[in-house]
Amino acid sequence: MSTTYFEDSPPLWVPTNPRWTPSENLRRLINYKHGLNLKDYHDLHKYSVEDYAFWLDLWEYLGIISSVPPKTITAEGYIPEVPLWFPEARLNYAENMLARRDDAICITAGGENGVVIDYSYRQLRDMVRQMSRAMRNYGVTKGDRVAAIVNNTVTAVVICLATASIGGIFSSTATDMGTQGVLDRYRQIKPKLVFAETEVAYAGKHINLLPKITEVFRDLRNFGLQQAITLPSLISGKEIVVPDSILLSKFLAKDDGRELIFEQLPFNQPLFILYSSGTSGPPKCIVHSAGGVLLQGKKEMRLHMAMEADDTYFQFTTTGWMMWTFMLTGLAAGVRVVLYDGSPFYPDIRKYLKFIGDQRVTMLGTSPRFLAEVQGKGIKPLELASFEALKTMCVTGAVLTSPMFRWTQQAFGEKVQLASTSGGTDICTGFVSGCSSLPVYAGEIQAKSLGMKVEVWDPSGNNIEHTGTAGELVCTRPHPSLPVKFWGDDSGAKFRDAYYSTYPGIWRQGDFMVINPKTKGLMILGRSDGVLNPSGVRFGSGEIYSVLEEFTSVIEDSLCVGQRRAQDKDERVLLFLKMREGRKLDDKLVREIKDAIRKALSTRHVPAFVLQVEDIPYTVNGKRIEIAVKQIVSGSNLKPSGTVANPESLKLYYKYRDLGTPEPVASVKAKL
Ligand SMILES: CC(=O)CC(=O)O
Repeated sequence: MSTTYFEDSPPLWVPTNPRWTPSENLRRLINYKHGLNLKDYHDLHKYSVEDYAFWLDLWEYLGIISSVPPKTITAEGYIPEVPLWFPEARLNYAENMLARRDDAICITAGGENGVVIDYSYRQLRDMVRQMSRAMRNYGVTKGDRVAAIVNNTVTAVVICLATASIGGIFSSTATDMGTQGVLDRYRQIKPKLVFAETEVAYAGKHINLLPKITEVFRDLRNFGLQQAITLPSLISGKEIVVPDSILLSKFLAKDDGRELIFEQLPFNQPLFILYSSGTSGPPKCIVHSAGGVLLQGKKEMRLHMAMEADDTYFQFTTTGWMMWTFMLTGLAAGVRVVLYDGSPFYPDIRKYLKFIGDQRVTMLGTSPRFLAEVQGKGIKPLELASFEALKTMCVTGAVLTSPMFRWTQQAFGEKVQLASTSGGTDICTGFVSGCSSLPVYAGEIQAKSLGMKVEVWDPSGNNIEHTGTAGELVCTRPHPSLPVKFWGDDSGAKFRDAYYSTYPGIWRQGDFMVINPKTKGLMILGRSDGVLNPSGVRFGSGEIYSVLEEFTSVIEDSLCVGQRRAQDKDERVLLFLKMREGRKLDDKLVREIKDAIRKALSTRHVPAFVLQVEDIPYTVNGKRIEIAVKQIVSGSNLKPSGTVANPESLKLYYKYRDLGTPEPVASVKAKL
């Protein structure tokens, strides 16, 4: 059965000057340099994935700062799938972030408490210098891990860049991560230093972190921790003494006043450790290289999001999501980065939107979940602020469905380019992204990112991208931000198993995707492990969520999973709905939802059961947890990991293992 994923409708947005965009400039430069005749973005992309020389072109175009320039592009790596990039080059990530030394504002720090503070490049550099000197005097050297349990503040940025200046490896978790979640991560990477907040505010509540961090510090002493450092309260500004640790002021007193030194390191020098969001079992510790994060991040900023030195980038993220590390690289592009500490919903989502407008943000990084919340509350952003500076919205974290594209376009203004993006923690960048010289079509991500050889494969490993059929997102060629390795997996066995086992030697991302043969736009339809497969019809949960957007005034959230129990011959689809306050799911609404799905998709997409639940499980990074629920309703028992933001919610799903046979719905039967 074939499904039509694409609307044959005019673009939502077209570039005003498609020939004078950064990617067009790069295309012309490459034509000139190599005597080529690349005609458009698609030709440029083809070149970028066929010739590794592209990465050298990009290095030059982006003005990457290095003490030893690159010569050879790749050499043999520790496993065949992961080459060593630019082996001769020497550089420092932090030096690239702090290239500007003037009084221009590079960071604006705001938050739910309403306090806004600007920091110039000069100030930031001095803060990093002081922190870096103190770290060195506490014995931090190349390769040491520095971990943090911190909010999204300038202090977090300073700790990160100071670590990078020395060649240390930085890893952070948000302060809402539970003790076990923090320990599951930091016991594995054995940090030499740990920085932690002591008191924070979220959604107006004061949160005392002392019990958690005391336990974490005590435990990590058995895993190589040499010094724990506590940060002043983010509520009162007061320093709080915690056993077995020192205050930040005491730590910084070790600054000897000497200059900031940027260690000159190989491109592949580990910079960040991020964590897989597995919802059971210990997280995988994904090590990313300084050069890979820098080159890919700056590419996204400058070429895909078309940001320039006068731009302002606001990304809503905690320090535990890869988007935080991605956002930091904005500094290398010379943009002003706006940090936000706290809940967007407190004291009021309107105030938050107004803050973004008032800051004259030019690139807003947000998620479909946030947009759905704004829509569901009936808020009209343009009535709160003009958003006249806003040029681009980078939307990621989940599928941005077609109705949501339309709503967002109308809600933030027709001149805004909606750059839906997908990639993730595993590559610390995007596989598919925005492009300021191509139109935006509702529901479609504009283009494959430069240098990323993305294809759609069927289960037998055939490339089906030109057929308009959905399949696995694969990346058939290495790129510089492949993880260096998983921490503690020196043979690479776990690493290969995670990405290269389905199609030997080929990276499988785990996303279910389709490409529009006409526009070349891309649609992610959900996680491929969560693909729904009733009666052999494969489709993504995103298709169902897209239909539910008609119902946002009554439905707050939803989760769609397949159920396949030992006793079942076939898989069936369960749709769970969390209703808005005061609303109840009744038979009439169930019928309306099923009808809407049948009409928009097909009879075979209609869920066997539509059920009301109290809560939908999410990861700490705001992603719906489908796989764990699928396993629970299919009969497995799960012990949630620290990655689940609301672990209690998983318990709500055990009772659905015993669902009987669904009522036959007359119209469903008739159409089958
Ligand atoms: C770029 C991304 O893909 C971010 C995410 O969803 O984790």
